[in-house]
Amino acid sequence: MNALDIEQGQRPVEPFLEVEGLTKVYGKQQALNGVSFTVQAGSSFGLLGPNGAGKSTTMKILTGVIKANEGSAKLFGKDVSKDQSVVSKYIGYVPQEITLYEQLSAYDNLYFFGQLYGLAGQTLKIRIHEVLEQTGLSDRSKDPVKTFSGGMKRRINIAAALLHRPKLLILDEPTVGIDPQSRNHIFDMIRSLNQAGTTIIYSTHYMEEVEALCDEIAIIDNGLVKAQGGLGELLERYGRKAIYLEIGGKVNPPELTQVDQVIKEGAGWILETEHVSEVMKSLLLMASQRDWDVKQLEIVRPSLENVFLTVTGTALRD
Ligand SMILES: Nc1ncnc2c1ncn2[C@@H]1O[C@H](COP(=O)(O)OP(=O)(O)OP(=O)(O)O)[C@@H](O)[C@H]1O
Repeated sequence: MNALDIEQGQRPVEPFLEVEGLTKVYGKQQALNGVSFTVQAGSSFGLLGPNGAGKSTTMKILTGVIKANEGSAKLFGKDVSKDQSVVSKYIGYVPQEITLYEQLSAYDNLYFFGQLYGLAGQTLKIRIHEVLEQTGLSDRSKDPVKTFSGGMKRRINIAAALLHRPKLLILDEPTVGIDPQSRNHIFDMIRSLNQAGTTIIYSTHYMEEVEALCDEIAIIDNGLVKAQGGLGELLERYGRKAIYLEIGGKVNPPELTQVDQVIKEGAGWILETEHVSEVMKSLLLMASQRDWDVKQLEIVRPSLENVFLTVTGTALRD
């Protein structure tokens, strides 16, 4: 707390979840190299990274499934590896692999998982009814899970993680391999849970998912968080500022001192610059003076894709 806070009687905002320097080695494989990030209460936090970046390992550590070699994860200031009750009380975890009893009905699966969370009797029955409503599967509650599509199984999986009303819901790539209808349903569910106050951590390798769902994004690669911020902040800080120019005929790319780099792309060039409007003016002038046959001249909008490229040095491909 600084002097100003004390003077004004304000309390500093404590992070809801604070992850500091997590490392994890599996045999000879270094999966995490010092993962750090913070999550504020009520946010919808996206962990974006390619396959093998360390997302699942991070989530397993947060939920106490495995232990880190070094570092800590603190929820409400309590270390999750030392206080398992914090995890079981406040966290709902939807792992990457769907874990359900195929022969049992959706209702019976939820009954089983509810008991694991310490719920029983009428309270459990009411909660099962509520989470089935939330996931849109009330009418299938008596059917065995083996008759469900992948997307429906995933929804039951999420329902199970919601039974004890967690304050933090952690979802590990929940839309991989599911149908668009279930995907939209899951998105709507996550949005309404978040609006009702549940903090979300959502891992994915799909950029459009974090763009659609998350107000805070951490980019993870090679077991390290390379950048964290809101989408606007990341675009501003790391997004490529550039102009795309395509000229008909055999013309060399224009040389302008304010252009940092010229990259061939398609039939034209990407001109990277911090001075977009000045460079645009110069290009328009050159176009008329040199009588260019301009096919395309436009500002390149910064995207999460080029943020990823700037931050990690590689493209994030599906
Ligand atoms: N049980 C394990 N034994 C050995 N290596 C593992 C194990 N689990 C993960 N790894 C390795 O650790 C690294 C990080 O894996 P992790 O599953 O955390 O990444 P991820 O970002 O979740 O990717 P994915 O989407 O493919 O699951 C990878 O190189 C992976 O092969």
